[in-house]
Amino acid sequence: MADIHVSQAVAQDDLVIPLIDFSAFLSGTPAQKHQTAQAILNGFQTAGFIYLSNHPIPASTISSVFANSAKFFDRPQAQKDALSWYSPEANRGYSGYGREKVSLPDEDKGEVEKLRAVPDLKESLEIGREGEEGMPNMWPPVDGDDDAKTFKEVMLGFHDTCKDLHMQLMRAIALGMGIDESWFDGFTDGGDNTLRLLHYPGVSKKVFQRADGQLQVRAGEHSDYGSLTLLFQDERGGLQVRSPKGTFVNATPIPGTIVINAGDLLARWSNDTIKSTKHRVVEPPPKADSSDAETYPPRYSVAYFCNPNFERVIEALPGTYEESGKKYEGIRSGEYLVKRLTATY
Ligand SMILES: O=C(O)CCC(=O)C(=O)O
Ligand SMILES: [Fe+2]
Repeated sequence: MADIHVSQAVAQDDLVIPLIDFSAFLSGTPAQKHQTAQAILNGFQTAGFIYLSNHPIPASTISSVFANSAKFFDRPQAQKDALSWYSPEANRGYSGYGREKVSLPDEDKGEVEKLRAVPDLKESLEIGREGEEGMPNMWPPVDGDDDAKTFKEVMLGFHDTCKDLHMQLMRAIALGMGIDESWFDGFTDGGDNTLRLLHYPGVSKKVFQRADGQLQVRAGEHSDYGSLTLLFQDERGGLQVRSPKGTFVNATPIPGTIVINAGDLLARWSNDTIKSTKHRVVEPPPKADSSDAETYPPRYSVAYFCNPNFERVIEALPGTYEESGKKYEGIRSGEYLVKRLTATY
């Protein structure tokens, strides 16, 4: 057997997140491609998360996205507030501190009120597919503002780049499932995806030691809604993934990798053979918090939320229901997402 490169990025409390070399899928032999596809699918079926190395997105592209994101969040608050997130249907625009509230699947509704008591310490900008009728992206005005022009160019370019990676990853999942490699192409070519820039501001360490005993977090426990999320994180740390034992395990940043997780709609689509695993962002782990400083430094991350084309109906994939039956009714992708977002904001 031709060997491929799979190691363990995280292994704790029965949570094993594989680190997978994607180059063997893109340019390996047919056997290597197949094994890589199986490793990717297996990661989503067991942990719900993978780390991807040797992916096709250049490091310089990612640096530029982070640099432009930081510049955006540096803008005066009034400028950002003028770009406010305006509807679940559009899911575009800026959310200030405390605006978005996480939403959990129906069975966990009782948890929501508890989580809402403590707002997240983050701000974000959501950027959708450009040119969607009646759903404009909320760009800082470009007239006479070169930074704003660059920002728009860089983010639109990145949107397309990530869309391509989503298509490749869904091809890997198809191949891993033993269905035609191009099976998902007609579900991923629309690019109905959302690029979310995230800024967790630097805060006093005291903020995390609440007198009322409530857990203060940077982003509350949640699962993502769509098919896959591509997560680019800086070196700060703080992302945690829930293990099968119910503990939260650090998903430590590994330079050059993308953390990819399956969302609720992909879990549903796979008749729950793929897992959408809960995760959250807390303060950086002790060793990374640079000494006895009074504050934790800011953290930046970039999440690209992928969705099946909004007009497509999502129902159990071939090979996932023949024995157990279909657990869910078909639902249109866009309808599912709007329902989830409506409960979130
Ligand atoms: O910032 C992160 O690392 C995670 C963000 C996240 O999970 C989300 O926005 O859904
Ligand atoms: Fe998330």
